[in-house]
Amino acid sequence: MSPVPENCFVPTSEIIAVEETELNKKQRNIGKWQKMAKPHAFTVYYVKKARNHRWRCSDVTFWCVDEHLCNQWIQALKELLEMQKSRPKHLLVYINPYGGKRQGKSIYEQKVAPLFSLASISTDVVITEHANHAKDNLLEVNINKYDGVVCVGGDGMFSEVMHGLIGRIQKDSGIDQNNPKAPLVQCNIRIGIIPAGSTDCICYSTIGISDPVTSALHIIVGDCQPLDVSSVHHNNTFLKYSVSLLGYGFYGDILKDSEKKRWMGPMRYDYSGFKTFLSHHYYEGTISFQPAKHTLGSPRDKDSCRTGCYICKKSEQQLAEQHKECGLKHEEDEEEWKVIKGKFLAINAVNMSCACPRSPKGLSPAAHLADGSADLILVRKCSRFDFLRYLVRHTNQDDQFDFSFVDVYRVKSFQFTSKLSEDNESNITDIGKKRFGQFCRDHPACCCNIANSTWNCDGETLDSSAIQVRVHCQFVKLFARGIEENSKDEAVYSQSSIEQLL
Ligand SMILES: Nc1ncnc2c1ncn2[C@@H]1O[C@H](COP(=O)(O)OP(=O)(O)OP(=O)(O)O)[C@@H](O)[C@H]1O
Repeated sequence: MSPVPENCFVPTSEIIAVEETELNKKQRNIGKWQKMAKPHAFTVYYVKKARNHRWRCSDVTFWCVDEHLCNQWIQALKELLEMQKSRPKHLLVYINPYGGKRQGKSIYEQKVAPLFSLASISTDVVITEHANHAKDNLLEVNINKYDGVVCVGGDGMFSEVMHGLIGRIQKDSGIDQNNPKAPLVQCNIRIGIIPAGSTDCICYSTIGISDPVTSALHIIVGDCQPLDVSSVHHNNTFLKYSVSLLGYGFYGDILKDSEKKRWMGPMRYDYSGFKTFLSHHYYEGTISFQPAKHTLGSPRDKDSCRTGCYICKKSEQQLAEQHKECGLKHEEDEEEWKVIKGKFLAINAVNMSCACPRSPKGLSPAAHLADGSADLILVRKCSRFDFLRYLVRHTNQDDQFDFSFVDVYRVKSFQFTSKLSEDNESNITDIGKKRFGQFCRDHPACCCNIANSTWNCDGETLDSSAIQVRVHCQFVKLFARGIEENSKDEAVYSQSSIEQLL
């Protein structure tokens, strides 16, 4: 029998599978069972919760002399599992074989596929051959036959699959994604992320750990975590959807520089980060936003979004009521817009905390996964030393928003226009200024960059600096449950309670 701690129970929702156990001669000769003439046995595979949100598949075998009783137990437990209606039976899996350390295929084959097969989940697996393979495939595949789509890769691969799914659903519903005010149709088919990339921030922020086995088990038990999605437009052209970070200035410049150094591998982010920090560029522009009045939370809250989050539930209800009252008419336009002009080192809008192993609190520790808002963080012009202090606070317990040059707002939509585009629009043709040098000619020492920065949208660059962003509450669903509070303490399962089943 597998070693399991004392006094434990397993909720049926966390049983992975039940199987009749074939006993070999050696097994029959252990312990008290050796006296049994013909023992019968079955094995229960279940989720065992370890430290730091890590899940493992554990098992316990039950022995019994009565064959009929043993079969009755197997039957009863299988019926209980059948009643778990949220569990997927058939999945579509996309594997990026080149993501991260190029381990996607072996991670799936060695760690994930055996668990899916144990849980009787059938799969159609596509190994992608080029970028956008999964996205294009999702536009034509018979999506209705699947209970979920799984991507094996990093944040880029997740983004591709999400764009494919959302795009497919809008296409089927006749919605024009280029219209920034279009009432988009929610995506109810769940997405599972098996982390195998160089950045797995979305997996980490929705499960609490980047671990392929833990993610596979969340898929098997049929977890469901809704997630807000921001749509990004330039005038009447759809650019992208974002679920984690939309960053202009510092994070945009890092991404742009690191793209040129892909040959360096994941180290390129450190190199470009250091270089961008030293260059210390400011960007001038105007940001206007609509505060998220529907949500109870604030970015300065001490509590973080956790499994079954009350604020996310309440915000969703509040938004649903507002929509019911106003019908489909877009009352948002009439709501108050706040306008801020300035010089910014970084403009970051996050739909989730953006926690990762390097910054376990993330860019906005109190951001919610599904409250229909984004946290807009404005880092204004400051000294290099102050900016370094700000960055360091992402790695320790100090409040990163407690600086005079940092403002944070919870918003439901925002727009940004750089000074350069404003000047172009108002036909200011200071050709000399544009032609000579990137930097402000009037104040060469101020590091104010006349050129635009680039938007970093979940790790990909956007072509336009002037953008309009709208948050769509609980727009996609993941096979996840958010981060569990004290997951280890809640999960001290042990053997004797399992035995109480018998
Ligand atoms: N077969 C393929 N060949 C090349 N690119 C692919 C392939 N399959 C998927 N992609 C693209 O690779 C990009 C990065 O993938 P992924 O996120 O899995 O890896 P990553 O190592 O975390 O990414 P990055 O290199 O951007 O940090 C995705 O945007 C995806 O569109």
